[in-house]
Amino acid sequence: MLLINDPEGAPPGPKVVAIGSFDGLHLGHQHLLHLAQQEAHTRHLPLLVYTFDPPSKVFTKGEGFLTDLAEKIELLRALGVEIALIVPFNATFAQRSQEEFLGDLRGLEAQLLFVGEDFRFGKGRAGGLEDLRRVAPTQVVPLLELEGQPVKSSRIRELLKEGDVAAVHRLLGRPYTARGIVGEGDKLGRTLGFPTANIEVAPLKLLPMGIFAVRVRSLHGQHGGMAYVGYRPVVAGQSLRFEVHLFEFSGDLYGEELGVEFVARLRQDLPLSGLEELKAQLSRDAQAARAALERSR
Ligand SMILES: Cc1cc2nc3c(=O)[nH]c(=O)nc-3n(C[C@H](O)[C@H](O)[C@H](O)COP(=O)(O)O)c2cc1C
Ligand SMILES: Nc1ncnc2c1ncn2[C@@H]1O[C@H](COP(=O)(O)OP(=O)(O)O)[C@@H](O)[C@H]1O
Repeated sequence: MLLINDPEGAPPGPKVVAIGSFDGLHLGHQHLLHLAQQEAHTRHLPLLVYTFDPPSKVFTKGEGFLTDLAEKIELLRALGVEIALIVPFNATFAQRSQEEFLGDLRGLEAQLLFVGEDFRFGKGRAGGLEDLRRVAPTQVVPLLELEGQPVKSSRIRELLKEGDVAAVHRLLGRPYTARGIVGEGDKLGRTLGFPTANIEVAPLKLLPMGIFAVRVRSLHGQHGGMAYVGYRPVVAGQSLRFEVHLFEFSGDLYGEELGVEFVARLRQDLPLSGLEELKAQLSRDAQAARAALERSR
């Protein structure tokens, strides 16, 4: 896959172009890219995906995001996209007129465009389908439906708030993941018999709330484990924490990158009475997490 951040970097020649933020690269996005890919094959043209980082709504509305840049690149590559144009969505880009954006598409020699139903573009979201059609024939892919509802990034965001990682898995077609570097906590976990690596994710990365069975990728390999995402009411914590305890592991993880896959939700956060109760609860969580990991094999 050729990765570029400026339309000028694209190789010359006609192309099929799919446009969107594609946050999450969920089943709906995958469906759209599939259709675009089929058409590109039929026409013997390369497929270029024109997308933004961060997703436009993250920049304009301060919303959290589902997939970070590295995840998005990996997923686009796995989907077999030939050219990924990922432009930085910043104040300058947000101010660009629709004509400038249409100029990009002409420069890319787009022969056929693919967009989702609700796609808008240019300063103030002024541009719409009728404008795109001035550049090239445009296929509008209706939102894919699953379980009677459209598959949308906004629905996935809601489900994450509820910690419903099983439903999120169904909409993404894969488990939800998050990655980050291990930082220091209060050094309390080890005294309870459950050391927990505190993972620092990008500030706007969305995390599911609650307690989960997880699979973790580290420099040492793959581990089963259990994760906590919450404010730690038991110690009157102030900030959101994302912590994982790895089973069958002991060693130093500080400064390492961990990739976490959310397998199953175990329970909601509890205002436990104190550290003794927390310790007993962590033992029960470990049992439940091991059982969930076993079931999901
Ligand atoms: C599986 C798991 C479940 C947890 N459940 C709760 C909980 O219900 N309530 C809570 O306040 N903290 C909970 N925690 C967070 C602990 O309070 C935290 O791990 C402990 O304070 C140690 O923090 P440290 O890593 O800063 O040393 C949980 C942690 C894990 C790993
Ligand atoms: N099985 C394990 N799971 C998670 N972290 C572990 C494990 N064994 C050792 N560690 C180390 O212990 C640290 C967590 O211990 P903890 O007492 O909770 O300290 P902190 O409050 O700094 O997170 C991790 O960052 C990691 O370096």
